[in-house]
Amino acid sequence: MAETAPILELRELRKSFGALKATDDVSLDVRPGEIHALIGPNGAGKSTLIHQVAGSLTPDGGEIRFNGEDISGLTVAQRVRLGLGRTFQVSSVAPEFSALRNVMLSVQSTQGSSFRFFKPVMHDASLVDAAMEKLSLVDLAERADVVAAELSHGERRQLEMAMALALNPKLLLLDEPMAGMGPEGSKNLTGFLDTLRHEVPILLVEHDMEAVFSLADRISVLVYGSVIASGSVDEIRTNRDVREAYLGEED
Ligand SMILES: Nc1ncnc2c1ncn2[C@@H]1O[C@H](COP(=O)(O)OP(=O)(O)OP(=O)(O)O)[C@@H](O)[C@H]1O
Repeated sequence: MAETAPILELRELRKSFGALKATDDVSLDVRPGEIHALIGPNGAGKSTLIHQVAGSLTPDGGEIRFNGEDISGLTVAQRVRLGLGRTFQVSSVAPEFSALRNVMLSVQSTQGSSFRFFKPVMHDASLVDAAMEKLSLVDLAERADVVAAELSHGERRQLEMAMALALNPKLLLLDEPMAGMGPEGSKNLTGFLDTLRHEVPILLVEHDMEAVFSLADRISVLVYGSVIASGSVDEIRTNRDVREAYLGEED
């Protein structure tokens, strides 16, 4: 059977900060239907890599291919329009608006027709429906009318996810989505991501190993900017280099 073409492919990506090689010849890919997790110790270069894929940081060399196209020279906005989605660590939520309105603004931004400005946003049934669908997906429909500033930390992360999904991404970059979620929130989000992968493949940076091991189809381990191992959960769990360099487990 022919291999499915990757949706995202990094080829020999490089980025240095002075003498520090934060991304050292990294090649990896994400295929349709999968969660590819990127793990590694603090300072290994995970966020630096995500920023280069998203377009907020320019690589020194190498290639970023998305859907078969080299996107290395595109801006963040151009990449978003092509379907590269992400949730931001710095929140893009407007705190004074309701959860529903925040998602509606995301939906609206995909439609790009100026005549909509003449129609009050909250009365546009198609926008409301589309936004409610995304809020339901992330299990936040019951909180639709709550002002974003009053949502809990976990709920705000769910809202950010709904806003990212409203842009109809073909791939999601998730940088530590479990951070600050608490056990219940992490469990819910894990369940959600587990089903989401079939619609949207995910490149996942996450420190929560329980979540990574239960979700990832493949894992790449980054240490000092280099991928030291890449494979299935079992392959990574039993890889001697990984255990020594990162997991620090007994035996
Ligand atoms: N703008 C920058 N200027 C200089 N050095 C930087 C910059 N951004 C990151 N670094 C350095 O690059 C290395 C990789 O950092 P990065 O934040 O990508 O690691 P990380 O794996 O995401 O870490 P963490 O798990 O703690 O979030 C670190 O040594 C960091 O100090």
